[in-house]
Formats: sequence, C-alpha cells, structure tokens
Amino acid sequence: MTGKPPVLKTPIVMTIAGSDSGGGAGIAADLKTFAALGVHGTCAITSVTAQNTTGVLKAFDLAPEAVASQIEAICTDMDIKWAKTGMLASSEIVKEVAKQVKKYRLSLVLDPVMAAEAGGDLLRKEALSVLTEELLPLCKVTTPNASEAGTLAGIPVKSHEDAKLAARKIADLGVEAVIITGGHIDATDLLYESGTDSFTRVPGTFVKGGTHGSGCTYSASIAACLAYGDNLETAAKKAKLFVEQAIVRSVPVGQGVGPVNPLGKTLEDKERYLALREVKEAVSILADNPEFAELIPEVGCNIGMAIPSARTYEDIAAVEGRIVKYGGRGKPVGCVSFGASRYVASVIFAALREKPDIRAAINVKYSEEILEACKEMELGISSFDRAKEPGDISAMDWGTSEAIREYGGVPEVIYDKGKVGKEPMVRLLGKDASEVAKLAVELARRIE
Ligand SMILES: Cc1ncc(COP(=O)(O)OP(=O)(O)O)c(N)n1
Ligand SMILES: Cc1nc(C(=O)O)sc1CCOP(=O)(O)O
Repeated sequence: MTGKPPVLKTPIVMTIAGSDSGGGAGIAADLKTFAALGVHGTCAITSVTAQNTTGVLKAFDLAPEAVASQIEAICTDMDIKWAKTGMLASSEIVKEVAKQVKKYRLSLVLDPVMAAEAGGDLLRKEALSVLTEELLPLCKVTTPNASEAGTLAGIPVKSHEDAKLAARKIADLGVEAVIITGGHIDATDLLYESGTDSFTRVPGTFVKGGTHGSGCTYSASIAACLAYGDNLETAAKKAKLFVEQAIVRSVPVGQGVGPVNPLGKTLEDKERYLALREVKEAVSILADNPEFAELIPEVGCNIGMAIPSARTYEDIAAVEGRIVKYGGRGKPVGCVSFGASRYVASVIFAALREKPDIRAAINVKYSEEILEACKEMELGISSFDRAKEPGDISAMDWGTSEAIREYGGVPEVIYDKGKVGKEPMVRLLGKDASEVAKLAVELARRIE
C-alpha cells in the first residue's frame, strides 16, 4: 500500500445549556462527555445556576442576545454540524436558539430538560409550548425521560405501551426521532423514528451509583456519536453503555444525588494503556542488552509500573512469570499484564505512598560489586534487614517503608542482604519503567 494513512477529522459539537455550579449536570456533564468520546466540545451558556447535589438554589438566565452571540462566535469560526440543547430556561431563549439553529443549519439533539432530579425548575412553564412548537420541529432527535415524555405528549407515561404512544405523539410535533430513556419504567430505552411503524428497544442494566447529570450525559453522548457518523440505533446503544459506566464510576460528592462521572473510565483506560506500553518498552530495553542478564537473581526478576491512581495489585503492570536468564539474555516468561507481580508491586506501593511520582521498580541481584556500582553512579541508597521483618504484613511493603524512613525519602536503590531461604536483593526505583530499565542496563555495564 502506498500513500499516507487517512487523517480522521475530530468532530466539533456544541452544547447549548445551563451551567451547574456543582459540576454534575449541564455544560459540565456535556463537555466531560464530549472530551471522553473524543469530540471537540464547545458551549453556549443559557443560564447560570447556583446548584449542588441537593438541588437548584437559584438560576440567573442570560439575555437571549448573549446566547445568540456565543452560538455565532462558535459557528462563524468552526465547522460545526451537531449541537445539543439542555436547560433553555425561558421562552425568549428557546425562540433565539430556534433562530440560530435555522441560521447555521445545525443538526440538533434536544434534551427537553424541565427540572433537576434533586429539585428546581429549569424551564419556565410558559416556555414549554414554544419549545414544542418552534424548536422541536427543527430537531433530528429528542431524548426525554419518561416523565418529560409525558409532559411533551400530554399523557402519563408509566409503561412501555404509554411510552410508545407518547413517542408517536412527540414525533407528530415534527421531530425526526424520539428516544424515551427507560430509567423511570425499567432500564430499556425506546427509539422511534418518525414515519416508521417500528420501535427499537435498547436494553440496559440498572446500575448503582450517582445519577445527577445522567440525562445531560446521555444526550451529549448521542450528539457525539452522531457527529462521528453513527446511525441513531448505534448511537443510542453506545450512549446507553456510556451513561451506565458514568453512573457506576460516579463519585460521592455532596449530600444529595451524586453526579455521574463521564471521564472516569476513559482516564483510567488511558493510564492503563500507558503503563502497559511503558513496561513493554522496558522489557525490550532489558532483552536487547545482553549484559543485563548478569543482574538477574536466582528467583528471576520483574519490572513493574503502577497507574497514577493505583489501589490494588491489579493496577500495576508487570511481567507474567517474571524475566529469566535464557540464551545469555533476559527473557520475559509471559506477557506484560496487570496484577502479574506481588514482590515488585509491593515495593512500588510503599514507594508511591511516600512519593506518588515514583511508580516503577525492578528487582536485580545483590552483590557487593553491584552495590559499589550504585555508589559510583551516585544513586541514593537505603536498605533494610529481612531478619527483622514482622510476620503479619507484606515483607516487601514493610522493608521498603523501613528503607524509606531510614533514608528520609524514596531512594533510587533499596537492598537487603537476605536471610535463611531468602535471596538477597537490590531494587531500583524510578518514575517510569523504561527509566529503571535503563538504570539497570547502566549498572550491568559497570560490573561487566
Ligand atoms: C444546568 C442544568 N442543566 C440540566 C440539568 C438536568 O440534568 P439531568 O442530566 O437531567 O440530571 P438531573 O438534574 O435530573 O440529575 C441540571 N440539573 N442542571
Ligand atoms: C522473589 C522476589 N523477591 C523480590 C524482592 O524484591 O525481594 S523480587 C522477587 C521476584 C519478583 O517477584 P514478583 O513477580 O512477584 O514481582
């Protein structure tokens, strides 16, 4: 194959919505969702709410010209097709948004936000008819929950049959598609596309966690997926999963309904990817330098790296089955994976408790010569005495903490001279796995 690989353009998406000072719903939820899904997020704020997890205390609506001006600033500069609306507050703002949507030919996802789950109106009563008459007919899709669908359709929605009837009535108002989110009935969403006679069911799972901002997150993820070119059914399925994960990863802040966490998974996935990549790179450095083999202890060696938010062994990437001497080189026995180390992982845990940017370690053979080389390299060195280790906690955790306490910080080298049945060992610590691998290779060269 010749030529350059295609460059994918990052879609730009806009949210036209209110701000939530508590950081859970509104533009905060929307922009986090856009970032997590890899689209560039822009925003036009309609109202500034003084809000927290217990409800909306006050709302300061912006003048319609202020909303128009923000939309204009975005649309005259950027190539933007998809937008979503959230809190629109007043009939004047709804009218202005309808004008701008027409002017810039925006494809719109309308989240008919009416009230906050924890309490507080977000759309004035008189604005509802303007919303249904002037804005809804311009939209590609609307994403009401059962109670919002009931208000839009003018019927109570308590079952799937009610939801089907409501979806048809809402579609008759002129919107191209309706997705009624299932939270208030069961976990199944219903997608209805105008002009068809069939409903698509998007099953989900009731998950435990904070739900504040879940409606915003859902509609924002639909907009992001559509901007990437997904069809509605695919977008609805992806958005459902995304919201479930955001609920599961919610963080308990405040005294009311906890906010969803649209970014959690993505950040951690990225951290895990980077840690795996780092350890693989480190293993290659060790394998490519045969002199390193001389540093491998009888029990084998391992090299590990923790993700920044590490809490368990499963958050530390290392080599399955360790690295052994084979054919005059250091050879990894298995793959690099999370949870593959106990000893080296315990050393890393104890170090990062003291200094969070020290996230990697390797164990190598102990000898007077190796210790001398560490001194020559002017590395910070500390040690512990395995004969004194308490039986009830991890020896490595205890020993590393002892050495750190003795040194007054985290040194680059921690050694022990072993005890009966325990091989003496040197551990090299550093910020990342390739840094400690390079240190090990340098050490090996010095003792050749
Ligand atoms: C400023 C603002 N916009 C929208 C909402 C409603 O968000 P939603 O995702 O429906 O979540 P709950 O408020 O129902 O938890 C809001 N609260 N604030
Ligand atoms: C057996 C052993 N002891 C070590 C020490 O630092 O004392 S390192 C080590 C080998 C590595 O083990 P793992 O794969 O559990 O990290």
